[in-house]
Amino acid sequence: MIAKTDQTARSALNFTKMHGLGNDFVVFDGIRQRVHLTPEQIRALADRHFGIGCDQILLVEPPQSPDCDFRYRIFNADGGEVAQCGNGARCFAVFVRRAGLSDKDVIQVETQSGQMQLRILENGEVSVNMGAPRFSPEAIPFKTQEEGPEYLLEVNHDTLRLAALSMGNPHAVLRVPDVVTAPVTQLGPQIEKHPDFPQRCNVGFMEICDRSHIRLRVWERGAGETLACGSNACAAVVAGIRWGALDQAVAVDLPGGQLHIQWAGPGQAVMMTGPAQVVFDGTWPL
Ligand SMILES: N[C@@H](CCC[C@H](N)C(=O)O)C(=O)O
Repeated sequence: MIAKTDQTARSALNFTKMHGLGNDFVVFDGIRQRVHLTPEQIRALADRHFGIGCDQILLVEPPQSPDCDFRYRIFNADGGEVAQCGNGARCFAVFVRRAGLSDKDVIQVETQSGQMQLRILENGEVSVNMGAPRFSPEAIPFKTQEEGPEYLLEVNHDTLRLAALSMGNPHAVLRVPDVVTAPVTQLGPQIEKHPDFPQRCNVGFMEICDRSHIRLRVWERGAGETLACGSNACAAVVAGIRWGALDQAVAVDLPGGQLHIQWAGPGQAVMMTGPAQVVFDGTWPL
């Protein structure tokens, strides 16, 4: 007789694979099923050869605040929980509507870094109020004596000029002459882990084409180079506006497609608009 395995005793989680401009996610409904993943399980699930493969894992949970519809949790492929993900926010809105968890066009969510509003548009795209950028070195966090629109950072005996700011998560933005040849995979990890960014950072390499159009590649904290990063697109546009090089509405071309970003200036929220796609539904055995 073949010994009975313990398959029946095992549990499994339903998920949806999604992407926002090729920045890809595994999304779990943590309302209808209990989802508790260890950092090891997250790394296994995000692995592109032995797992499902993704840049981030998104988790829908009940809100803690009565003002919100959901709690929006985000985990990088390296297993770490983080406070913000712009492309993920658009996928989150489409996920909760498709799963029948909400019938609203405007969804209020809470994250580790505050509340966000997600608006599903008639054309199926999602517009996200990403909140106001923060520039104080403590908020980013970034080690510097004085706050400024630009900083000098020593990397490998070179001095780099960059912007540092928080979009709820930490970002560095460098201006480059050509995004295609920019040293994203060489400098990205060094800036991500630079000791002046004590919580590490996401690193954007921005080519300014004209006052309303940039090209951007991003080395993401905890995920490596991705095809798009919504929060870094916001950070790049804010940095470019502060440098006097960009207007208030900017089209951002990323390797995975285009985002539209608007920012009216200090104290104002950054608005990000773009698509969100479902790829497939599946079950992950635990
Ligand atoms: N892809 C995201 C950002 C995800 C989190 C980021 N890697 C971090 O560690 O802060 C986006 O679209 O914003």
